[in-house]
Amino acid sequence: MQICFKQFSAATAKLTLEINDWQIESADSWALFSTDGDIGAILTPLLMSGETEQVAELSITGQLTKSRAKVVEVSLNSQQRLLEQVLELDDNEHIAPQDSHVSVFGLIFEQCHDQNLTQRLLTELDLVHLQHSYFTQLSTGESRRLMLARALAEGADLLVLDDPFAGLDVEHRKSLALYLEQLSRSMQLLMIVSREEDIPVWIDHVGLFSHGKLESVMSKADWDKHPVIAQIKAQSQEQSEQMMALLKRHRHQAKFDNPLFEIKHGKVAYSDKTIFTEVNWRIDNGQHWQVKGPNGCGKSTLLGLIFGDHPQCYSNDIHIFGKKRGTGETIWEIKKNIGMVSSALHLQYRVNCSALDVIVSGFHDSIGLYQQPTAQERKIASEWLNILHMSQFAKTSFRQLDYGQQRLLLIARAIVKQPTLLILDEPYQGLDYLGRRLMKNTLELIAKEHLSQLLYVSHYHEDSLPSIGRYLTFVPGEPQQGYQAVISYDDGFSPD
Ligand SMILES: Nc1ncnc2c1ncn2[C@@H]1O[C@H](COP(=O)(O)OP(=O)(O)OP(=O)(O)O)[C@@H](O)[C@H]1O
Repeated sequence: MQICFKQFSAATAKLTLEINDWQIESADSWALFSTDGDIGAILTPLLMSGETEQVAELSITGQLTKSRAKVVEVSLNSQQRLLEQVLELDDNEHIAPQDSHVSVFGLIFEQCHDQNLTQRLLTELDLVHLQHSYFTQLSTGESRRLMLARALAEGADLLVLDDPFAGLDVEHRKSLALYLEQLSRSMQLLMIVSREEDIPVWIDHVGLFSHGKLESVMSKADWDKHPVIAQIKAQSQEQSEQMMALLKRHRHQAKFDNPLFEIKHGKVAYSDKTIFTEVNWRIDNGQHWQVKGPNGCGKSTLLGLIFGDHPQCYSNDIHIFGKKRGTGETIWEIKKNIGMVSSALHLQYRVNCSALDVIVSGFHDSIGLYQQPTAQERKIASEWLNILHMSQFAKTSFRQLDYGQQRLLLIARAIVKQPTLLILDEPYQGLDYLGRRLMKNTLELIAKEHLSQLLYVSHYHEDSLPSIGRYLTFVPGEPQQGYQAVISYDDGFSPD
């Protein structure tokens, strides 16, 4: 697909895309790196729209010409839209969950109506073992692979991949990179990425965007020498220190005796498979942990047992904040002392409250805000918005913000009350480069100063936090036992 932008600008209430002069040749694959701002949220609908069609909610000036072609996207936004559709079907039409159209197989098949192609994509994207699972049961990495399979089943001349590696474990990232390389020989690809290492070597050109403006285009070789990364590192460090100062000004933390959490012989199994067994894990004051393992091994499930929203938390031997689970404590007593960021929570946060109220809701452990906040809570939340450079969105509805802005608010919501346990399950998903650096620096400072105990999940080595030296790693066991948990420590960390 040939695409040409001239003196072009498109704006939503939140972001402007500005491109003076950019020509994409139909044979070329591009990677777009955005230092800040979700350019995919504007660019993707523009590329997908028909020749003369205007994109709703965008005010456009300048010229965009495109040759006729089919454009298909894979993005966190499209994943969110699919989830909404699936949930709406479940809510409104009382369709039994066993109906094939919500199974992994059905969701791919409905795009192509071709059994052979569906089977091939299931194999190529390592989804065969999940073909009968329902979309809402999939782990983060599994859902990402399903979204790509659906896009490929649909067939495209140009495939727009917005953050395609987010949520994938190391092995799946490697195999996806190889897969995309092969795909790029038969299909034009445009990837929007927020991590330097996600730009594949085979990409032809890189476009660098800053604040939604195309700053420069360059070859992959020139990109590797570009100084932009060093500049951003300095900026994010400064913002993180402001956040830390804010946290220290309003310092608060509940104190509990050790252990804060303990699970003995932990097990989660469904009728058709066992996820993990024999998990023995104890978290004490002052400890920060990273939970590791491949997609689908049960990391989010285990964290869900701590947070109290997994149905099997009652069938397990769990002590949390000095009480045994199932002895009369309420879920709210537990949640009061936990801050949580995860893809599942992000998907659940489907309410229309304002950006400011999202942060305030962290004090009340609610999705949305149903209690009158105190003046102090509003003040602290405003200060957070200010540091995040989001004060102008204080009254904007959460759902009108783009995915990355929503994610920043949800991280602030988790941190704001300085919980005893801060659960960060792939917290950076959807964040741009600057947002990720900012939050990573902040989390490291929180860990270092022991404002909270961190429980952290990320598939990227570059996300490691120096203050986390304890690991629970899931490794495959016998099929009937599922994954097994191995506890380990960095050199220099004492196992207490
Ligand atoms: N109700 C259910 N029935 C059957 N399997 C389920 C159900 N709910 C979740 N699963 C499966 O449990 C496994 C563990 O999911 P979980 O989200 O904990 O994985 P994860 O380690 O966090 O993965 P990722 O790295 O992709 O985020 C997945 O294979 C998922 O498909």
